[in-house]
Amino acid sequence: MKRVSIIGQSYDDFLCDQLKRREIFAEYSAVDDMDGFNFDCDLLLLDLRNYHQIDWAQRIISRLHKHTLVLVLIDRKQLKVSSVQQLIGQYAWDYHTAPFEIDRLARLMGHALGVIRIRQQCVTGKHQNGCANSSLAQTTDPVMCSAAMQTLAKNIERAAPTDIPILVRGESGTGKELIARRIHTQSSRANGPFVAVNCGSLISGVVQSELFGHEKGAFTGAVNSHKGKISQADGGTLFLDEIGDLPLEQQVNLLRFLQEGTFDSVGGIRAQTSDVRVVAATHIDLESAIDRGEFRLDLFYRLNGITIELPPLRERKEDIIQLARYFCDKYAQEYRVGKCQLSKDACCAMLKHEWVGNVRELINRIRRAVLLCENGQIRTQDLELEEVIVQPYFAQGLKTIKDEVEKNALVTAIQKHNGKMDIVASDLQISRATLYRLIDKHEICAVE
Ligand SMILES: Nc1ncnc2c1ncn2[C@@H]1O[C@H](COP(=O)(O)OP(=O)(O)OP(=O)(O)O)[C@@H](O)[C@H]1O
Repeated sequence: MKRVSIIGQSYDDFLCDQLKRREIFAEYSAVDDMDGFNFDCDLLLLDLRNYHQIDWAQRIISRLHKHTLVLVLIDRKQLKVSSVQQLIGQYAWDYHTAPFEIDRLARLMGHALGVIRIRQQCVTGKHQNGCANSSLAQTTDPVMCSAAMQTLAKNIERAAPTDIPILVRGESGTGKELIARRIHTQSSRANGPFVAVNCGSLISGVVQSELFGHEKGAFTGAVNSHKGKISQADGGTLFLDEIGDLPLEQQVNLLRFLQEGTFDSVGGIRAQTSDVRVVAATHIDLESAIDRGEFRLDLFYRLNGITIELPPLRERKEDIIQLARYFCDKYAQEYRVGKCQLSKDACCAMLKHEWVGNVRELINRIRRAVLLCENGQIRTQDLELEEVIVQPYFAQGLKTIKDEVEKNALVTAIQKHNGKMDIVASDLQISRATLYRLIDKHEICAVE
């Protein structure tokens, strides 16, 4: 996401809103309140309309990064003013005269952003050459706040340095690939490649060639030899996602590779080897697939050195708010919309929601809400979630009701005071020792 700034007389709602609708997210600064202005922006729109003294504009431009593109927005009559002409002639990438047409301005800004993208690609292209594992550079550290995920993190820490095959299980969107990447980065193979294969999206007919490679001339269209994923992962980790979708005939070949360490490329005459650690993942019930004769039992045992079971998001409620905050900050920064906060109602609605699409669903709802919310406050409707209507507790015992109320009070107070335990304890009128005991009892993730 490119950083776009606007400097003008005072916050221009209409301009920012119209640009936002066209997916240009700009940060606005008023000329006489430049504290915190980011001089490192990619594109600066200088709104000079109605200004006669523009010395300040030159002072700002002189502090900008040398790659920042400057667009100037002016009144037509200003074009005749020599200081304005000088400013445009010396520093501006382009200018736009008012009364402005928002579509024309947005097109101009879009064009400028395109130029910036091309420039940046030229620069980063130089650095990326030779980076064997660039996909890992995008890896985020998983949020693992709940007790269940903390235990899981410990298990990963123990298993990662060994070469034992790991089977990661969990519903779709729970973060299986992220966990596989974490296993890789914590292993002794971290400097080797991490190669991910989605077995469900391999086109039938080329599965064998995709996994094991092929030789030149092996079939019509094989004009060059091709290294399969197993060879590409040599010295690193091979992540086999949706392993339950691997066709039966390829399961035999994979099993042979796992047992004997050798495989044949399509059209190859000599068995090949590759030093890989295999991490597989599935969201289906492999045991039922075995019963139906769709998955080989012997392959299941080979892949399942250790099982890591990722709980669905609805079963680790402590992670929900942490994840939501994490993605709120991430997208607010990426879209340059200023700070975004979750309202209490939104938090309650998130804690009640089922999250059938797990973290992936949460990301989608938060990303949309960050863009659509007003005044940086995300409400339940921005997340398109159901308002929580307090249900009568008819069917519950008194102990359950007490526990639930106690836990909610703790979570709310901890959130309200940003985890400052002395204030939380005093707000709830309990000692710190009692507070910590209750935090443990309810398995609340609270970082001071
Ligand atoms: N604990 C987490 N912390 C931060 N991001 C997460 C976490 N878990 C998942 N994500 C993010 O959620 C998205 C979905 O995760 P991922 O692709 O790893 O899920 P998956 O279980 O492999 O899904 P599928 O079964 O559909 O392939 C990704 O963008 C991932 O980065």
